[in-house]
Amino acid sequence: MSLRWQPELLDPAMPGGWALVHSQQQFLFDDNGVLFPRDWLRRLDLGVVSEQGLGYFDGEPVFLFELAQPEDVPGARWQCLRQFMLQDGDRDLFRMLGFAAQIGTWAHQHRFCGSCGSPMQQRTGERAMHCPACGLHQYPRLSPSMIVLVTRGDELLLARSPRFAPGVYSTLAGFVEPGESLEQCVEREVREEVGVSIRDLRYIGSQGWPFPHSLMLGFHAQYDGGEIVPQPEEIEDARWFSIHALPGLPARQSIARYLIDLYVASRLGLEPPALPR
Ligand SMILES: NC(=O)C1=CN([C@@H]2O[C@H](COP(=O)(O)OP(=O)(O)OC[C@H]3O[C@@H](n4cnc5c(N)ncnc54)[C@H](O)[C@@H]3O)[C@@H](O)[C@H]2O)C=CC1
Ligand SMILES: [Mg+2]
Ligand SMILES: [Zn+2]
Repeated sequence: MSLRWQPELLDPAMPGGWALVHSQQQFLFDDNGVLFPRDWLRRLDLGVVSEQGLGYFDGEPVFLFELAQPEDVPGARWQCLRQFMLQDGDRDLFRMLGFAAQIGTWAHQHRFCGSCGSPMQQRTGERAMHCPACGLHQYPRLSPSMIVLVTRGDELLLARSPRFAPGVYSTLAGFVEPGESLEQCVEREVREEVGVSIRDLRYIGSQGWPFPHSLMLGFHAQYDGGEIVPQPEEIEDARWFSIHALPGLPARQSIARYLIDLYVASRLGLEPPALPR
């Protein structure tokens, strides 16, 4: 793995450094990019709800200014995290922004104790919020989610959600529920979303996914039985596609795409793709 981006718990009391400005899954940027001199940003008097020390980019300390809402800054604009991902450029930059978005959103949403309502404080020495009144600790939130490619020989079961870009089909995904194993989650989600049963579930790999705080656990599975019945509202359409006639597919940086490309490569005897990180 590359070393350009290294997350680390930095003390915001440390002087200088660079800062990202984040609000509602968007980052401020200008012609020089997303990193601004932190002391310069301080003088703008933005509505900062949390400041976090994030880590090192190219060896330079990086902090985060989390704003209550996107504000106008002369000479700068706001862009969605998803747009930065789709630009297909710098993976390390996207990993840093994905991390920053998750930490910023979490800090913003845990300013008050969910148990007693008192203002929370940032802990020193670990990335956590702490309630001085009742002692509650809150750590950054992660939601395990499974993602699975269901196959039948040279055919892939792909589906589209009404949220997808026109013509794009993808693998099935869903959040793990309390008390369930990953295997049970995969079987349940496949049954709920397309109504078929699966067998020979095989774990392939994982990917942190900052939309909004998922840890994707990726599988391949073989079709076992049943007719496709798309889940109303969630699944607009689902069908079998031949590996020789695939529809529009998800972004290259997604594990969804990797699960598809990996299977197609194995059927065609091609070099396997690399898992996006
Ligand atoms: N990296 C990748 O290749 C892909 C990642 N994903 C991610 O997988 C995750 C799950 O996929 P979906 O099909 O949307 O899930 P899903 O099939 O479980 O349905 C989403 C719905 O589940 C409910 N839900 C249950 N638990 C939730 C939780 N912990 N957080 C938020 N909503 C929860 C909400 O009502 C939400 O609208 C999402 O975060 C999505 O961004 C999905 C597809 C591809
Ligand atoms: Mg789903
Ligand atoms: Zn409390």
